[in-house]
Amino acid sequence: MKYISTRGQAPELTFEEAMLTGLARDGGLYVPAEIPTLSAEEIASFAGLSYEEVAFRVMRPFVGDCFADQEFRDIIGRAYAGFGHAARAPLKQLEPNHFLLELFHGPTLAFKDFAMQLIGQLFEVALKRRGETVTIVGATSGDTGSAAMEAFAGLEAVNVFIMYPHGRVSEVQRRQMTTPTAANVHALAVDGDFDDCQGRLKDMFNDFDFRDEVKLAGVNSINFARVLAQVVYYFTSAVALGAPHRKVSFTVPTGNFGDIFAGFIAKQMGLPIDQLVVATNQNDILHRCLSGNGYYKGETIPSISPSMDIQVSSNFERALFYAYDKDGAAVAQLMDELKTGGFDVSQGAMEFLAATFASGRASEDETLATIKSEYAASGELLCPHGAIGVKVANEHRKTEVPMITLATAHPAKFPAAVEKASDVHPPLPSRMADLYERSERVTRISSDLAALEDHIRKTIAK
Ligand SMILES: Cc1ncc(COP(=O)(O)O)c(C=O)c1O
Ligand SMILES: N[C@@H](CCOP(=O)(O)O)C(=O)O
Repeated sequence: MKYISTRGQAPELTFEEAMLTGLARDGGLYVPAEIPTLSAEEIASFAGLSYEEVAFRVMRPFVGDCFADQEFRDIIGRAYAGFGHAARAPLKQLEPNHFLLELFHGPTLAFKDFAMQLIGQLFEVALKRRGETVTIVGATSGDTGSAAMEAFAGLEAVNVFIMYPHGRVSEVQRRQMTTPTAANVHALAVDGDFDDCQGRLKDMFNDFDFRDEVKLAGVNSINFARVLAQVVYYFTSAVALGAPHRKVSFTVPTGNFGDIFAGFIAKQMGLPIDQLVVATNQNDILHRCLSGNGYYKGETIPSISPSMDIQVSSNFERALFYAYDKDGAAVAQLMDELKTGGFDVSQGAMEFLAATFASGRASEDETLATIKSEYAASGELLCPHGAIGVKVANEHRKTEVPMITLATAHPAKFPAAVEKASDVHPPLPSRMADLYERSERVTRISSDLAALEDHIRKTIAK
């Protein structure tokens, strides 16, 4: 299995090389040269298996011979052992044919744990075997950061720096990043928004001197291994509702397009998915684009769903790669145009996107109203991101096809918004009950590339 860049100008890599490389050296994102497929019989055989076994069978073809079967099984076993639910990703019924996929039972209470716990284990094994060390730099709008810190804390071969937008994450999210005590994880509060953080991260990858000097690695969804781990729960949930004998649909609260892109991969692999619905908050560039209005950046407006406050949606580049028939030069041209504001999508590519994804948005008031109404109707306390999913899912679902809405974070990560909507204060799990008493450690820093690189260099030299 080889991995190729969406911009067509970087070397082909193995799974392990792509995982440790992060951004391709032509600025693109790695994708598998061919997406492996599973037969209906293979998918049907997942019924009744553990989450870990399905994970092994879904991901195995992507990994090639980088990890031996037993080694890979052990890695998967360690990754999910710390989850707080035996099913790992349980389904809850909200209404007839509408289900919530709870993805917040991992150690940091968001769906990011599914991939981050796995790649923490994969990095550990791969780096040990190679005798290498790396510097991981990550950009977060709130959840990737704490998941990465949790997964890599204390790992000797790795230093982790997480850039988050100062003042634009929830207090729980901030404290999850500023209170870990492991000496190898570092929180950076950047003056700017998430797009600034992600932009600087890509700038660091494109600064080859810095990249090679610090041995830069990435654990954002830039890293295909992140997306791959998220493909698994599309299979487990769909099979639980009768796939492959029956089609299912998914609605996915979307920001950086990684989670919905994992759904796209699952569909390409053979999972019978009817609709893949993109749900955005008021930062709705993806909904505007999928409605045929081009991909044009606006100002990022802070919302009660801060993890989705994103305008430059990294993985949309991967979707465009397929929409443009894997034409790397065309994708590179679009990404150039994005630097100066945006681009129109060609008619052929738009037809592909419209046939593949549906979309919708939720305003702040609609998000709050959905938290309130869903709590009254089913007793399910949604986080604002999940509420956006439920609101948009209700606009798209068909009576004859089960709809699965992804609940991407635990409501306790966003207590202010949840309490405002429902009058219920969602408590943190007992293992995190003292989060507000722990002391914080964070560096406030500008979004200037040189300042960030200088800080990272000096910290790792200590
Ligand atoms: C809670 C939550 N929901 C939804 C999203 C959007 O996911 P993605 O960026 O993969 O589209 C994020 C951030 O990634 C998130 O943290
Ligand atoms: N919402 C994310 C943004 C980063 O997304 P990623 O999937 O590329 O890591 C966050 O919580 O940080």
